[in-house]
Amino acid sequence: MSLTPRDRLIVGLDLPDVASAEVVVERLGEAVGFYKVGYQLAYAPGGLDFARDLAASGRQVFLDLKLHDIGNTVEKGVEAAARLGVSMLTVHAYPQVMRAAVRAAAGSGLQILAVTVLTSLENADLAEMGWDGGVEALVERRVRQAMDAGVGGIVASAAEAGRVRALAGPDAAIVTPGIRPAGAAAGDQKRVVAPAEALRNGATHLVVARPVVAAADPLAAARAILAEMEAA
Ligand SMILES: O=c1ccn([C@@H]2O[C@H](COP(=O)(O)O)[C@@H](O)[C@H]2O)c(=O)[nH]1
Repeated sequence: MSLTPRDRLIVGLDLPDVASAEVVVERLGEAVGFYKVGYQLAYAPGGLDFARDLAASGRQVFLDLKLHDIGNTVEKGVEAAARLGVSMLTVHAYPQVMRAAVRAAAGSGLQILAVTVLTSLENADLAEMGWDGGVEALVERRVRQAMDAGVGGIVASAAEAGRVRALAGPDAAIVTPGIRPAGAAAGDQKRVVAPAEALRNGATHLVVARPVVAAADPLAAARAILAEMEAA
């Protein structure tokens, strides 16, 4: 089944509280059907209840908690997340973590995504962390390990999407944050790609938070991104 731009655009609800998130979801209406809930909203009072209710309302929800812990804790966390009815959950792309998450999600319908190299990092940041091989090599290594672990999708910059597809095979979701329409501020993102180029590179889903939720008119901002995706 081919996905429409609406299916592929994931708006990140990086907002301080549930009331603000409800306003944005209301304003975006039918234009957007897929939302990401990350640290800021998930850890706000009622944040996970909001994620569960959003999923129950028929929207798709990507819970971006980037789990990284001992296997038992990851398994229990994934089982609890699956009970919220969300569609996607992130873990860091460490083999033991990914295997535990995949085990726990089996049969639940929850798709586990492996975060390879954060889009806020570039080669110099990785060197500071002790990895001198550069972003591309680390993304490739982690994609291979992610596929061995059996995850359903990969999180990477759309700049690497072509290489990710070649390594991950035809079925993996390639979920790409760091999306910036022309003229939008990069902020702390370092590996940014425009919406149309991200799709051309092979991304299956585009994650966009600040360019939509911090816009004066979030609906107009989302529509402009969807139009660019349509034209890709
Ligand atoms: O590598 C990653 C993984 C996750 N993110 C998350 O995506 C959004 C992007 O927000 P913008 O405002 O569009 O920059 C944010 O919630 C991150 O936690 C990422 O950026 N990079």
